[in-house]
Formats: sequence, C-alpha cells, structure tokens
Amino acid sequence: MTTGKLYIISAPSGAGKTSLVKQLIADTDKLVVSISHTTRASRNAEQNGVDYFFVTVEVFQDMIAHQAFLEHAQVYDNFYGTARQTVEDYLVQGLDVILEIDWQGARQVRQMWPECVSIFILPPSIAVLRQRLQNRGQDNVEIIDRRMQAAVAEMSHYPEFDYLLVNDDFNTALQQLKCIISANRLLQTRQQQELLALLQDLVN
Ligand SMILES: Nc1ncnc2c1ncn2[C@@H]1O[C@H](COP(=O)(O)OP(=O)(O)OP(=O)(O)O)[C@@H](O)[C@H]1O
Ligand SMILES: Nc1nc2c(ncn2[C@@H]2O[C@H](COP(=O)(O)O)[C@@H](O)[C@H]2O)c(=O)[nH]1
Repeated sequence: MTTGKLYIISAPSGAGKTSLVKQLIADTDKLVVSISHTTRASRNAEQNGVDYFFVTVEVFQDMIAHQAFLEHAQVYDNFYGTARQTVEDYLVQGLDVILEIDWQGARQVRQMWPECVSIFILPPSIAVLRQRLQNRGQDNVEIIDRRMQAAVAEMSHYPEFDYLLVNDDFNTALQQLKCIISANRLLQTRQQQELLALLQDLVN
C-alpha cells in the first residue's frame, strides 16, 4: 500500500507560512495539514480544532507523558506539539501531511522520519517581517517584540532544511511550494515503479 509523505514547513513568526499553507491545501489534492496542540491563548478569530487544539499546560504535559506527540517544543513562551496518531492515520490513508512547526520540532521529526521533506520560508527582510506581524493585528507590541528578538536565531537554522524559499510575492512563493510537492510526488511514483519492476524481476 502507498503511504503519504511528510512535509515540514518552518519559518519565523509572521513570514507567512500559515497563509501559504492554507492556499496550498485548498489548491492541492490529497494534501492535509496537521492541527497542532498548543498551550497558547487563542487569538480573536481562531477556532479550537480548526487553527489549533488549545489545551492547558496540564493536558499538554499529560500528552507528553503518554507519548502522544510525534514532536513537541517550547516556542516563545508556550508549548506546541504534533499529535502522533493523527499524522500516522493520515499517512496510512495515503495522504501527504504538512507539519507547520518550528526548527526544534523539525529536528525531532527528521530524526524519526528521515525521508520527510523540510522547507524553510524566509521573509524578504527583517523590516518586512515586523511589518507583517503588525499588519496582522493579532499580537500586542510585547509579543511582536518577543517574536522579532527570536527571528534571527530561528532563521540561522535554514541550512538544516531541504528547501529554502523567500515569501516576497505571495503567488510566487505559493507556486514554488506547489513545485516542491509535485517534484516529490513524481519522485515517489518513479521510485515505486522501479521497486515494482525489481520485484517482478525477482519473481520471474
Ligand atoms: N507574501 C506576502 N506579502 C504580504 N503579506 C503577506 C505575505 N504572506 C503573508 N502575508 C501576511 O503576513 C501576515 C503573517 O502571515 P501568517 O500569519 O501566515 O504568518 P506565519 O508565518 O504563519 O506566522 P505565525 O508563525 O505567527 O503563525 C498575515 O497578515 C498575512 O496575510
Ligand atoms: N514544534 C512545534 N512548533 C509549532 C507547532 N505548531 C506551531 N508551531 C510553531 O509555533 C510558532 C508560533 O505559532 P503561533 O501560532 O503562536 O504564531 C510558529 O511559528 C510555528 O513554527 C507544533 O506543533 N510544534
């Protein structure tokens, strides 16, 4: 049976990964995004079970104790994690899965799942990153400052990723993401055909 592929997308806060992933999912068959668990408070328009599963620190720690997370990390001042069972269920169904996670989580997933594909998204500049966080209008100035302080250190991890793209023009970045997914799907199909041919040779 064909299983799906795991894609990691990381970026500093405000670079545009959620906006890109939403459009990518809407435009692409058999591609889903894993909804993370977080202890952060929900923002105005966010919905539980849609944007995140918003949980208490106690529930989060209980999930860690029960090894319910594929990966988890403290990002800024909150905890975030990816539920293992959900991702495995999607993959078994043959769906490709996107994990929108930070570089620490990406490291953990890469160790367990070396065949995953990881993508790092950069903003065109630090000034544009701050502008986007301000324009989003969801976080107060202290939170924006906290995220901006972390941004440069986060971006220093880009060499750990398979692909790097700059989200300057939205549609260009979206197109580049689509190309990465298509190229990897083609590669997977070819590898499966080669494996099948090899097995047929062995049987004959
Ligand atoms: N290419 C772009 N040009 C201009 N604005 C953009 C672009 N991409 C995204 N944005 C805007 O930048 C803001 C931040 O985007 P988004 O919330 O997707 O970032 P993010 O990387 O997911 O951040 P976080 O990690 O905090 O969730 C949003 O207001 C979004 O509409
Ligand atoms: N390691 C993980 N990091 C995650 C996960 N879900 C989100 N994130 C990262 O958190 C920051 C902040 O997100 P925000 O919604 O509070 O703005 C974001 O940039 C992601 O990289 C996760 O499950 N694991």
